[in-house]
Amino acid sequence: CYISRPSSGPVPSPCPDGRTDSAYLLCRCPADLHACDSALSSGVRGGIFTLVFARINIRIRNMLFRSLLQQDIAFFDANHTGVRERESGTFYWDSCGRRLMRNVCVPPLAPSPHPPWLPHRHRYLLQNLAAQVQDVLAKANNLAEETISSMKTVRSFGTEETECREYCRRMQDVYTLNRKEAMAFSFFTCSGRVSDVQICILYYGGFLVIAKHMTPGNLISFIIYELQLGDCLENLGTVYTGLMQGTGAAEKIFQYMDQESCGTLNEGTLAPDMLKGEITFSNVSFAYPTRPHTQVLKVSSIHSPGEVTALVGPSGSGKSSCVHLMEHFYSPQAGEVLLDGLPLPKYQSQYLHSQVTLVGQEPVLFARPIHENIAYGLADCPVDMMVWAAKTANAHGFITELTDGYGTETGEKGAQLSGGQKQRVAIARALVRSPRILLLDEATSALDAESDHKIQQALCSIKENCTVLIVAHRLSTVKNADKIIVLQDGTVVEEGKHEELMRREGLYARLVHRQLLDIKSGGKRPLAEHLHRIASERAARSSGASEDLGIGID
Ligand SMILES: Nc1ncnc2c1ncn2[C@@H]1O[C@H](COP(=O)(O)OP(=O)(O)OP(=O)(O)O)[C@@H](O)[C@H]1O
Repeated sequence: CYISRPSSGPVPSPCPDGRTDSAYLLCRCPADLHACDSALSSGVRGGIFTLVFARINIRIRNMLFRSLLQQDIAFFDANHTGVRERESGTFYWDSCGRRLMRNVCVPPLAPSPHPPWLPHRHRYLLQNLAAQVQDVLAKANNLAEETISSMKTVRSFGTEETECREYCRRMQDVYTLNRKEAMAFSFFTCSGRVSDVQICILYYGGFLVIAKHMTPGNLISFIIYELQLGDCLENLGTVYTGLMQGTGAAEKIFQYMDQESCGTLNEGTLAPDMLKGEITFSNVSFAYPTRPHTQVLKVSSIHSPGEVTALVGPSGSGKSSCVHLMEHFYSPQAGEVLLDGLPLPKYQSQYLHSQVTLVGQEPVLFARPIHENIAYGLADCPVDMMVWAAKTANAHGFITELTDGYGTETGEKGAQLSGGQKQRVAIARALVRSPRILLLDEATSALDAESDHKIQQALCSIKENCTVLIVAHRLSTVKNADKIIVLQDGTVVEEGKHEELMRREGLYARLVHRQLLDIKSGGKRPLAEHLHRIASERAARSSGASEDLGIGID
């Protein structure tokens, strides 16, 4: 517009050379036409950009979430949950993308004002800084999430202040990096300004005006044009900086999206109508991916032929690890886990998990009504089926006593239910799917003896159609199992029925005797021993001060 406008005098009318381009039209009615065009185009542009970037944003988030859900369980062992913070990298793309699109539309008339080495160095620096910020932020976020979701533990240990200090420390780390980012940003933006170019234009333009090679009007028009162009270039600099920040943040996102699962997501195709429910461990050797050098299981054969099998053993002996392998959360380094004689990876993933259902040590309920928790993941679950599952899990009674019955909200992670109630809802959730194999990993540990007994009886009634594998410490839970497998340090040391194992007087018999002894002493024996030890230590330290203070073992 400025260039095509005559340098002085009124705008000729009509257009002398018959042009009707927008530049000339703008010269004719600069105020209203320009405003009209500008408002219209920026409105359309804003609308289109909003739509385009909302779509990109949603697409990236969907892809990221999908790829996260397809990762192996080992991935979640190794990575913190600060992913959401990292995900925010998409916002950089959003805002920078808009500005980039807006500013690249100016004609590239001026040479780049940046020294050639600068963009590369900056790109590296900014990407690096942004990636560091995302990592540190993720750590801070992780701490906040962990603390808030474990508020009872934090309160009971009185560690609120410690946690706050730790969070502040992590946020301080974020701030330190932010400061570096801000300095890099300022430096880059400042170095991108075109002040040197403006001085040259003024100097050379002035020279041309004095020499009458150019009119003052033309020079001013050119300077105004150049200012506008400079603005756009400056914006491009800002966009470039933002893009580099976004690239650093997006690196993690694309890394997650590109990450292939290590094979625990089944690509098999088997989905037979009938399963016998036989699980076999054949020469399995297993270490967790996060601790590849610590062998957790070395099992030459575990055979669970159906009915009820119990896995027992001291803490850390590998019982839950067996369950994890049966659910195909992890793959063994050597050997195979077979279902009905075929390796687990040969089965279709959805099929496998609909047939093999797990109730874990600390079952997690979702912040939804009870009926949605029971029917979790089932598109169409008949009410009578849900009630049957709840009755079998001995949950129907307490659910119907709640004011809203099956519609009662359970709160975040089931916080509005007791530990035992949560476990019973979780068992109902597993039963409602009519699994062929039910894995109960300490699934009734929070229940009183009577509730546990009722569930055991109910499980006996369904064992015709379902293989049940129980991991438990409580004698009453395992004693009636058709087969008991005893693990120690990741290997099977005994196998058989309760009476058989008791006669053998091995590890199982020792565990049972110890438990019976504890029951006789009402669970007080270990506590009394512990208190006695503490009192003796104190007495030794303060040479009789405990007597003065009246501290006694009783
Ligand atoms: N996700 C994991 N990553 C690394 N090591 C693990 C993981 N889970 C368990 N382990 C280790 O594997 C070993 C066996 O653990 P596992 O949970 O199978 O024992 P367990 O017999 O079920 O114990 P408990 O009776 O206390 O539940 C332990 O030494 C434990 O530290």
